[in-house]
This record gives sequence, C-alpha cells and structure tokens, in this order.
Amino acid sequence: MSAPAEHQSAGLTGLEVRGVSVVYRNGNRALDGASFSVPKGSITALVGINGSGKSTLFKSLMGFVPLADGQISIMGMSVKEALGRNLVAYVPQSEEIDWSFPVLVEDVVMMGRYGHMNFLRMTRPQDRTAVDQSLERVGMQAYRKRQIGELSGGQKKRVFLARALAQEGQVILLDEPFTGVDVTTENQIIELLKDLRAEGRVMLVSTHNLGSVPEFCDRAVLINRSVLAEGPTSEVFTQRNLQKAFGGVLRHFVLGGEDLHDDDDARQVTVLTDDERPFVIYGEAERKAQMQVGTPKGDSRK
Ligand SMILES: Nc1ncnc2c1ncn2[C@@H]1O[C@H](COP(=O)(O)OP(=O)(O)OP(=O)(O)O)[C@@H](O)[C@H]1O
Repeated sequence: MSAPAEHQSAGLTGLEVRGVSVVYRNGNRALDGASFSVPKGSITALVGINGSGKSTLFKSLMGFVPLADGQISIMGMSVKEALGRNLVAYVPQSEEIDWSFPVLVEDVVMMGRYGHMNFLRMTRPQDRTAVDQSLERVGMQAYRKRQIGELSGGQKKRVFLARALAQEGQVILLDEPFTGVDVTTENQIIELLKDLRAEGRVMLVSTHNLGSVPEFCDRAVLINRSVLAEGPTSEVFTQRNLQKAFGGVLRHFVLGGEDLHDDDDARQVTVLTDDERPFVIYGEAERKAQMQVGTPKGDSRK
C-alpha cells in the first residue's frame, strides 16, 4: 500500500490500470490484461460493444470483483485505500437500481455523505450543506422531497450525479450516463462534467453515444476484454479503431459522389453508429479531415 508521501508524488495520474484480468466464478474471463491510464483533470470515454467488459472494469475500480491478475492505482493509492478515503464515486446504470424502493431525492444524495459520517450516521450541518449544494449544482433542488421513482430518466441521473458530488469523489465513474436522457439534459450533464474536470477530478464515462465522445472527452479507451486503443480522443477515435472495437455491430454509412456533391469533390460523409448518437467523419476516404458530432436520426435513444 502506498505511503501518504507517495500520494503527493503520484503527480498527475488519476487512474492507472496495468495488466488487469478478471475471471468470474463461472470461468468467464471478462477482462484480459487490460492496461490504460487516465490523468487528473480529464474526462475519459470507455467505449466498447455489449459484453466487452466496461461494467466489469467499473466493478474492479470499485473493489466489487477481485483481480485475477494486474494492478490498479487510484490517485496513487490502492483501490482499498482510495475507497476507504471516499475518493471514488459511482453513478450506476439505471437498470441496476430498484426504482420502486421508496426513498426521497434528498435521501439519495445524503447517501453520498455516509462515508463521511460516523457509524451512527448522524447528519451534521456540513452534510446538509453538501446535499443542498449538490442538488443546486445539478438543478434538482425543487425536487428534493420527491420520491426518486417519480422522476424522469434524466432527472434520476442528475440526482445520482448529485450523490457523487455530495460524496466529494475525486474519481467519478459514470456507467452509461446518457441512456434514456434527452439532449438538453445530456448537454447539462456534459457541462457539469467539464466543470468537474476543471476542478482536477477524474471521470471515466462508459457510453454508446459515439458522437458525443469527441465533444467532451479528452481521452478515450476502446475495450474488448483487453484495451484495443487508448489515448487522446483525436488520435483514438478513428474509423479504423472504431471498426476494430465494434466489428459487425457498428452500422456504417458512407455518402459521397453524386449523392453528396454536384461536382467532383472527393470528400465523403462517413457515419458510424451502434444505435445511439452517431460519430460522423467528413473528408476523403482513408483520410480523416474533419470530425463532427452528428444528430441521431429522429434522436433514437435506447
Ligand atoms: N457476474 C458475472 N458472472 C459471470 N460472467 C459475467 C458476470 N457479469 C458479467 N459477466 C460476463 O462478463 C463479460 C463482460 O460483461 P460486462 O457487464 O462487464 O460488459 P459491458 O461492456 O459492461 O456490457 P454492456 O455494454 O452490455 O453494459 C460478458 O461476457 C458478461 O456476460
């Protein structure tokens, strides 16, 4: 385990995942020698097909599953130590939550404070202040007395983000934060994540919204059991890499020639999507000239 002095010298690395393998009890090797790093003050997209190991990676960062091999360091500490210091906050996939459980919005956010309380969980003024400020920050103050199950998909996401803020997590893991969320809420969440990045926090965001990634993620990790590519989004998010990560799952449309131009302009529009917001590339074939964020056909979200 790292000594406190080493935390200071850990410098700019937020997450360091080295050769991590996870084998489930049924023998399924969900991660196989995965390695990547995420600097502090950055937003990293975690992108891959269904079953590629994204949730398993989150579980290993949360200490929920044991590593068969490899090491993880979080802000220069072991997973256990980082969790013990409340540094890691998790915003789960909506499907993982039992929405029929009767609990008020403000109580969900207060759960983020549990790690800061003593074992009797008596709330102190600073806990209530943290809850107020977090709800304010995600624009959900007006809903604090509502049952969580009575909110829309986007509002629920914002409440869980508020819980992560109340926890004062320095590393925020977001599992599919845009699924079931309208474009306005998605933009609000992206703005909040950018503010958190400016504060030096680390965010790892799994998403199928390929088109949004270049918009707000400075880095990307493409995964399929092991890491296929990692680094700055501008270098990683290429047609070749995305096809490697998604194989036949990716829908691929190319518009060019007289479908697009009334002269002999050689540039094409390439649209890559795994059915959420598509990733659009405009330029000559095999040469990435310009990347744009596309608008989905009829905004077809899951
Ligand atoms: N508890 C478990 N026991 C055995 N195998 C599991 C378990 N959980 C997940 N797996 C398997 O491990 C692999 C990775 O699953 P994981 O949930 O990490 O994928 P994912 O990338 O998050 O997928 P999705 O995009 O669908 O959420 C899959 O083959 C899955 O079937």
